[in-house]
Order: sequence, then C-alpha cells, then structure tokens
Amino acid sequence: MAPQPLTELEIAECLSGLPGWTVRDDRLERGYTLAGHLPAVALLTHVAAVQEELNHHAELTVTYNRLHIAVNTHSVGGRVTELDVQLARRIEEIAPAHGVRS
Ligand SMILES: C[C@H](O)[C@H](O)[C@H]1CNC2=NC(N)=NC(=O)C2=N1
Repeated sequence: MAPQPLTELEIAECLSGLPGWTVRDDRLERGYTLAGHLPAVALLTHVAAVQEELNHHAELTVTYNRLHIAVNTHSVGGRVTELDVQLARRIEEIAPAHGVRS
C-alpha cells in the first residue's frame, strides 16, 4: 500500500522518539558532526547502504566533518511519511558506531 503523509500530530509523536531530528519545509532532517571528513563520508556510505536496503533515499550532504540528512517521500509529492521515520530510526541505530559528536 502506498505510504500516507503523516499528520502534524503523528509527526510530533515520531519526533519525540527521534532526538536531534526536526521537520522543516516537509523534510525530516538531522545533522551529525563527526571527528573529521573521512568519518563523515564513512557514515554517508553506511547511510547509503541502509537506503538501498529500504529502497528509500534521503538527500545527503557532507561539509567537511558534518553530514546533513534531509528526507521526505517523493511518491506522495514530497511529504513526510512513515518511510522517512523508518529511515531516520535506522540511521540513529548506526550513527553511534561512527563516533558522532552531536
Ligand atoms: C522506484 C523506486 O522504488 C522509488 O523511486 C523509490 C526510491 N527511493 C525513494 N526515496 C524517497 N525518499 N522517496 C521515494 O518516493 C522513493 N521512491
């Protein structure tokens, strides 16, 4: 079944379990600071692998030691859905092993 856009209330509930993540302009977002550029790229590569597994893809931007992630669901016209939340939760699981600083 096609994912449905989450309501404001559903988004607020999801965000309460995802510290550091926000929703801005219909995008679920978070930035991570790492120990340097290569650790930031390593986290990006790990996120990319998770995205392939889930078949759901965020915009990933590396700026020196920062990785910024922004995601929504293209197939529903760029709204936040459960698929975005699922991806964010998976990223939260893998990020600590990369030594994220914030
Ligand atoms: C054909 C393929 O399944 C789709 O294009 C997938 C790929 N990754 C995706 N990623 C995101 N963020 N939204 C989508 O709707 C989406 N759709």
